[in-house]
Amino acid sequence: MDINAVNALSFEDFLEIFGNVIEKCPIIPAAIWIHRPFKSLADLEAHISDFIDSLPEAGKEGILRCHPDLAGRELQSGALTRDSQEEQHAAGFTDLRPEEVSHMRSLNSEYKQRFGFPFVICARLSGQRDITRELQRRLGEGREAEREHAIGEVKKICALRLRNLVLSDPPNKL
Ligand SMILES: NC(=O)NC1=NC(=O)NC1=O
Repeated sequence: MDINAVNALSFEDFLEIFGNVIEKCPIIPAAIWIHRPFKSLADLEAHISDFIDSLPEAGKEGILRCHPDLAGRELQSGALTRDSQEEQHAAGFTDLRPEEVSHMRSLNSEYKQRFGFPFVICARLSGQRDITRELQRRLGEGREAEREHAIGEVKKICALRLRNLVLSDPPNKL
């Protein structure tokens, strides 16, 4: 699907396709739809990024809280969105040993206790070992810096989800 096809979508179809580019935050694509026609995929991405940057701290932390923990309850109970399931699988979180799951659980809750929002990272860009190390490193950051860093990771997740949606040809296209 090219950017012209994206621009031709009705609001409903746009939301149907792009509603989860930011995990469980359809308000964000819903809000930026008004800016079409988008010049390019990068332009669409920039409008999403600008909208997120315009939010107050509470809004940014709300976005972070909409993200499921890595190797968390949603993964164990099969309650992840398809996007998150694929991302967590790609990073190796779907086949951890029990002791690795409980290690991630305690790191995630330590992080959440310290910052008040969950640890978020673009899982597709690193493997599970690097991510665990990165979580431990980021535990030492300040809250402000950590919120901005986490929002940066949300934008990376969004960029990969957008590419996956826009650049992948529909399967039935020869
Ligand atoms: N807490 C998280 O970082 N969650 C996730 N990162 C991803 O890339 N996919 C997720 O579900």
